[in-house]
Amino acid sequence: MRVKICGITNVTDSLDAVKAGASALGFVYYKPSPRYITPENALYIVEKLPPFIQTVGLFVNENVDFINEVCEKSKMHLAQIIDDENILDYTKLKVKYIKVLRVKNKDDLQNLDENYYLIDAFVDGFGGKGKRLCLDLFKDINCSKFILAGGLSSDNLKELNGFGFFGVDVSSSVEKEKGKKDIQKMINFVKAAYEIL
Ligand SMILES: O=C(O)c1ccccc1N[C@@H]1O[C@H](COP(=O)(O)O)[C@@H](O)[C@H]1O
Repeated sequence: MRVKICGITNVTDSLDAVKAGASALGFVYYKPSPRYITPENALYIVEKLPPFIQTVGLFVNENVDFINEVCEKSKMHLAQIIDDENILDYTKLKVKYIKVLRVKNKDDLQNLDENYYLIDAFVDGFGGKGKRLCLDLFKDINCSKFILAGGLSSDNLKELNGFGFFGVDVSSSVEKEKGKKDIQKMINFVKAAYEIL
């Protein structure tokens, strides 16, 4: 099980997330978000991280040049891309990426290609709002290339037993306030994630 903690805005939270056992840290490059970070501030954090931690830049309906520039400037390993209109020319991206599927119903999970996907609940105004997907949607579906997000917390992760998700992604339930993480909540979350069967 891989665990990404999203919405990192400061060095303390980044190092606490690593101590808690997160394998990836998310940086939100979406200005309306309370977790928005500039590429300069993200780079300041990234340069203080230990090895073997993946950095993920989250982009919402941005263009290729912007994504390439920000990822290069802030040393992101991966771009997490919300591209609602499906208009991005992915061949021009210079960074590895994962597409976000904002799921409304089971049809959205059908006929996907062989790539990994980050699966989030569809919410107005985008993510990080703690909205959950009904797990019934995933019955009889191969989830081994899905990273699940949306309203996950240490209290509900055991409900993922048996689905075989590749990883989980969390933001709001491990915060003490919007944009600030809580170390104990992160520890509880990662521990519960590693106990998923
Ligand atoms: O975190 C944000 O502010 C955000 C803004 C815009 C798009 C996505 C955002 N976060 C992502 O939302 C999901 C679910 O988060 P939560 O655990 O339900 O709060 C997660 O992938 C975040 O990366």
